[in-house]
Amino acid sequence: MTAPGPDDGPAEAPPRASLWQVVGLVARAGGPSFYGVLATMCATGLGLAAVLVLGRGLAAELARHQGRPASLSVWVLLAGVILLVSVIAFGRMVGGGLHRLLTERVIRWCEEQITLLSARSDLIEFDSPAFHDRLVRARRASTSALQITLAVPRVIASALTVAGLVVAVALTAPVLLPVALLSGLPVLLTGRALGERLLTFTWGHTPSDRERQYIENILEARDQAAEIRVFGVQEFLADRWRYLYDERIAEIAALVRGFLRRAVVAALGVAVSLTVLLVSLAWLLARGHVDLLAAATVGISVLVLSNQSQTIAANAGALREHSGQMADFLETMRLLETLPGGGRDAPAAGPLHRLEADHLTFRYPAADRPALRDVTFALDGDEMVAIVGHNGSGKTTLAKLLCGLYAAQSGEVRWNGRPVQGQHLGNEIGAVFQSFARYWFSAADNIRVGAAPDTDGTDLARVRAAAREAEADAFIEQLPRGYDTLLAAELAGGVDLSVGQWQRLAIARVLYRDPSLVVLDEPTASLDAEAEAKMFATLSRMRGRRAVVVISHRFSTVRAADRILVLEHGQLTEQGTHEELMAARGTYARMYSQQASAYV
Ligand SMILES: Nc1ncnc2c1ncn2[C@@H]1O[C@H](COP(=O)(O)OP(=O)(O)OP(=O)(O)O)[C@@H](O)[C@H]1O
Repeated sequence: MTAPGPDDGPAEAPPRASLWQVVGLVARAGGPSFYGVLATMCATGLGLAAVLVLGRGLAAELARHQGRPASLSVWVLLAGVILLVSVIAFGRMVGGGLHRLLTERVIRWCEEQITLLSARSDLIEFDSPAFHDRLVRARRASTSALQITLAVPRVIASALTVAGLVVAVALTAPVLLPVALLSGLPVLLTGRALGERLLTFTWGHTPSDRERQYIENILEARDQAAEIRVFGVQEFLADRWRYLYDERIAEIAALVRGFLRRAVVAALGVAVSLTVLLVSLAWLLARGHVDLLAAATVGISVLVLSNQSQTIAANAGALREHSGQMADFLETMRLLETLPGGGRDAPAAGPLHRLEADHLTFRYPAADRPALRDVTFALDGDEMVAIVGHNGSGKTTLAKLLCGLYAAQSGEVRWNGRPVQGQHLGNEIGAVFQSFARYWFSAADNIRVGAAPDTDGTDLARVRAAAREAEADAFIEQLPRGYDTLLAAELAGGVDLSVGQWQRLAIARVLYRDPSLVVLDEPTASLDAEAEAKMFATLSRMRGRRAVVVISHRFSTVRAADRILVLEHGQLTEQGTHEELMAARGTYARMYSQQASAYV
């Protein structure tokens, strides 16, 4: 059985999260800056309502003192209004700065969760479309968190302003209050419905967005740039990108069009409620239930109130959409908590004495047939085993299982008698796969990466020794800054290596680590004849000191092994020394003879 992964399949519908959960998450990520933003927003929201109340008092005082010198109370009220307006302006500026800080903190926090998820997930997850969809959705969540951090304080500030205005209206003409509050309702309902539909749309569109992102990535990648140009694939890719984006926009346009009718109805609702309000106010004024000043205050308050309720409504739509994204993100975080910290919590494995593959059967999640069937063999800690077989016979898959990177559906790999997957192999294992890593680090760091460097001052000497053994020292010395040269043409001051030179560097990385199991998948594929001969000598030196598993199509490398395993369609069909397998005249002998005859 495979271990349950972060994702067992695509979720059918976007999840839901309460606003409190989302706000709690933003508060946790933003720390003090969240509360600072909140405080400035509240202060400005309340300040606006206070300005209105003071303004009304000021107008009343001025009316009372018509033609006479202003009393002290007029000056105090005037000073109060000026002070409040200045404080609001100051609060807005401080709030802007704090908001920027909050944004950075929230994005950093979200990105950290995504980085940890990619770093800690099992290798098998990278074959799951649902896992990649989740990563894309999680990356969107930082934008959503941002939108929420914009919307929540706005809603709170508007709500506080509304509260202030409600008090002002309630004190002057309470009978108008229900209609004033209801005027925002149609827009609120419409805004939320739009948010809901946009959320469902974005959710369902993730695979298509991922394809678009893939095209962007390969068009920007240096590795593929030459081939894409030789084959003239640029326009084809650009067309596909345009198609995917235009399809997205067309779908959103259809969604918005379908929405216009509701928007018209909502706007009519606002117009009707405002008309009712203003007509009622005029009636109250005509009947003498309110004076002119009170009517003016209520009129202005009602208009501002309606405007603020619409702000709340519009933001509520955005909040619905983005809180859905954040709910998904909360789920991702829960998954993250279930993942072990890169296997480091497991007990450390000791040096390898015996590696056993016991009846291994393994099928990739998307495949209909197993890549390996009932494979059994054992390897001693000082043995060198070569794996051969046609393309697609399962060699790389077997190597990954031996490294504990995949769990077999049945059978298991045992390291010194215990399941390899329950142990932290650390420096006991080193591998070079066909798609080996080319880090944007210095040459020295490319060699020492992943292993703890020596702190006794001998580290660079060890790096050089590993490079010498892998035939990499000479070309590294010739780089512009030797071992300190940055190996990335995409970065300022960086240079690139040839594929064969990169491969030698990857081998040096393994030698620096000095593991007790070395796995080499096509280690000589990109080496020239001289380097291959030297590599052959290095492999011979390695045997006896550690276990070596080498996968190769080059029989000059293979025949040096203590034992050769032949894989055919995922099954182990032959094993023995070169001489034994040649004598058996089976698949190995045929493959060897075919390659040998090619050189005659
Ligand atoms: N991620 C994957 N999902 C589904 N099938 C896969 C995946 N990776 C490999 N396979 C299939 O598993 C089988 C074994 O692949 P594997 O890479 O182990 O072969 P190999 O012997 O190393 O081939 P080569 O000599 O070309 O490197 C192949 O049929 C391949 O198509």
